[in-house]
Amino acid sequence: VVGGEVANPNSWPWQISLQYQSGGSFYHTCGGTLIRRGWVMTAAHCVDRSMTWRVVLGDHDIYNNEGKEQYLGVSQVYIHPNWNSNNVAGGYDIALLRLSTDAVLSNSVQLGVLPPSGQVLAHNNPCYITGWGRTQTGGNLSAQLKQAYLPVVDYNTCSSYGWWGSTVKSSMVCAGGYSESGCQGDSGGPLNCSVNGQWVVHGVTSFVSSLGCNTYQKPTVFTRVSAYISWMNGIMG
Ligand SMILES: CC(C)C[C@H](NC(=O)C(F)(F)F)C(=O)N[N@@+](C)(CC(=O)Nc1ccc(C(C)C)cc1)Cc1ccccc1
Repeated sequence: VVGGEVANPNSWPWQISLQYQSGGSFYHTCGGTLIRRGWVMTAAHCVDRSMTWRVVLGDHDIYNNEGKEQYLGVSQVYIHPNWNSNNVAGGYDIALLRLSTDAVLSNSVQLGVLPPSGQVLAHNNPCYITGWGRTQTGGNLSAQLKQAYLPVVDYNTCSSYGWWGSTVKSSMVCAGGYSESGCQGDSGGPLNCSVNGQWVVHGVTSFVSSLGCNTYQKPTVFTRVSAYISWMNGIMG
């Protein structure tokens, strides 16, 4: 996350850290959202190579154990069947992870609320991106979870000339595009939007401009969760 601030610990209790094993250690690579006690939603581009994954719940500082973390294995990865890693612009950048054991819910570990199928938010709807991704283009990951205010940019604006043009599809949500943005390592994490006074996870962080994470008029682009509700229900039952 470029800009914004460090979040209050566990104030986004559905945010998870997706980590891969290398040698004897695990490393943060993406964010995700706990959507059922046994299920995590993330980006397809995070899991389209097979690794040994683990999900960390209740985390704040990814480099220190502060006592509220739960470390769970991943028993199955379900990538959207239409995802094409050679065509990120095509959309479908969404995947579900079946956890090896169910999460234990607490003040620090809660389920994210998903939108109703088809819901599209208006321009400037208030949202926050959260994640441990790079804090500057080419910079380092953040040790502590960060948040940044990223208001919705409607499809009409986001797909116009000078913005993302036809790269952005209506199955995506744009947000930000000024000084704050997502960056590498935020992929797969939630776009948390305030709808009728409740936080709703409306986006899965998908891509930013290759020219730089916080590039003017290239808002962070998210998979629009409300376009995939029926697919997810079909998988999770
Ligand atoms: C793996 C790609 C497909 C998605 C990856 N996503 C992220 O980093 C995210 F924003 F989600 F946290 C990304 O943007 N990766 N970049 C490598 C940029 C990138 O690949 N962006 C991109 C943009 C558009 C498209 C398609 C839609 C034309 C593909 C990739 C990050 C970056 C940004 C600035 C400087 C250096 C690196």
